[in-house]
Amino acid sequence: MPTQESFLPENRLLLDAVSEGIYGFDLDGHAVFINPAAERMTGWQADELLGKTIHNFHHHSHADGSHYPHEDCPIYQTLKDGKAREISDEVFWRKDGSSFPVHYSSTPVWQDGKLKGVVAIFRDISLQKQTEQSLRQALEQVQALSEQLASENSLLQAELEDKRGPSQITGSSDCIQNLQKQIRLVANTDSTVLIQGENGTGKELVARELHQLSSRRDKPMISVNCAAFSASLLESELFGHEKGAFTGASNRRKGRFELAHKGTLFLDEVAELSLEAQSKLLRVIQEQEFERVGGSERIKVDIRLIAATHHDLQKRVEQGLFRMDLFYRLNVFPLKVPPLRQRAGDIPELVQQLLRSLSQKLGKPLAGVDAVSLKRLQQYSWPGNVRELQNLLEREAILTHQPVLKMSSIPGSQMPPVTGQTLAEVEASHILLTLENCDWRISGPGGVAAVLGLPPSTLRSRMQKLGIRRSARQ
Ligand SMILES: Nc1ncnc2c1ncn2[C@@H]1O[C@H](COP(=O)(O)OP(=O)(O)OP(=O)(O)O)[C@@H](O)[C@H]1O
Repeated sequence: MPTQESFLPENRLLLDAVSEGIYGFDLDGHAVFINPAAERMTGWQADELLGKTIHNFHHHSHADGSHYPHEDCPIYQTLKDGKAREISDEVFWRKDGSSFPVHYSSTPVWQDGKLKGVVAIFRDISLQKQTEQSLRQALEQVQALSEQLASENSLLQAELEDKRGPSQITGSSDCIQNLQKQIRLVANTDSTVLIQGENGTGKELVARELHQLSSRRDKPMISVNCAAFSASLLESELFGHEKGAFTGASNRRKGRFELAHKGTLFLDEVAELSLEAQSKLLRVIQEQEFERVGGSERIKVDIRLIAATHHDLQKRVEQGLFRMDLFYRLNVFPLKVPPLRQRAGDIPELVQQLLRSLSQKLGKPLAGVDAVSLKRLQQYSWPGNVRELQNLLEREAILTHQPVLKMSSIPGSQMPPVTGQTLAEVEASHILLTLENCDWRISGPGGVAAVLGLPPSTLRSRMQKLGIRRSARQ
């Protein structure tokens, strides 16, 4: 039997002092030395093991209790091929039958170019494993909580938005009344609605009204702006993703389809969907089922779909930019929101309603706009529709110190001519604009009559005929 001394480090003291367990093996796999730390860790004394195949004492079984033949043991493999190994997912067994997780290395010992044996150095990593385990558990708890919080947050926000009270669609023009009638007809069905209209006409307002009047009003309406996400992000936004589905997906996340379960899903700017996203959406609408990105579980949802766009979707179909089958799926009940220029009669009512909100928002009294401004507001073509009106009023309201706004920045003069006006209306607005520009000076050099190339008396009689009068405040 080779002795310890055959390949024992010269400094025996060192071997005894280290806290790692150390076993030496000869070429037959028999123990040739065992240090005190190894004895302490395993409970096996050196004289019980020396000269024996000690695998059968401290390494006979895997952690699950299944047999671990010594030929499979990395220490024995090092004895065969002379290659060093490092292992940290096994256990060593104590004399009392218990086991502990271990990290060990098996290092070949060479002498004069010949393999003489192997040294195995090991340490008990129970504490490290326990710490890892509790860290993993804590992390899982944090992840579950953060996922739950994210879902609840989305729901709460959606609910908060839904509590904005009764209809805010202001206007008594025929086209708005007709729109309201159609909304009431379709709201309480589960039919998909496609809302079309220019930017700022109130499409989102219509979607909210549909949801509020439906039996789903107690569930959330979840909105997605399809233009706000790249094609790949949109997919995970709509359908959610599993943990690890892509780089950065550190948690499982529910998509908007799942969040809208039992409620309404509002797809704003739907024309902006990529063709790929359109195919996926079509499949979900057909099957009412989908999978999260990176997942295989089929998720069934019950949602009412409302889509909106400022594009002519039919035209986008003809241009090959929008799938025809999806168009028909969405266009079950089409609603058209009219542009503001087609309902100038609603402007006084809208101004009052918008000023009421602004007054609250800015904390100052805002009673209305003066008559001339109102007239000019009604003559403007409003390419940005109600949103533009809202912004213009807000700007004026911030600048003013009076409760009645005298609109200084109506962009009327720079705008293209308003369509659908009579000749008399165009004439009136042109005279009015010139009067404003000339500070209502009718005659004399630089006066309105001179600018318009009319005798002052003719101008006065035109103004009378057209009902143009300077209001008391001017
Ligand atoms: N009829 C209306 N009565 C009162 N406010 C309105 C009306 N229409 C629109 N608004 C207001 O105008 C703003 C723009 O409306 P909304 O966002 O619904 O328009 P949109 O058509 O969805 O716009 P976009 O196409 O840009 O998404 C909102 O603040 C909305 O409250």
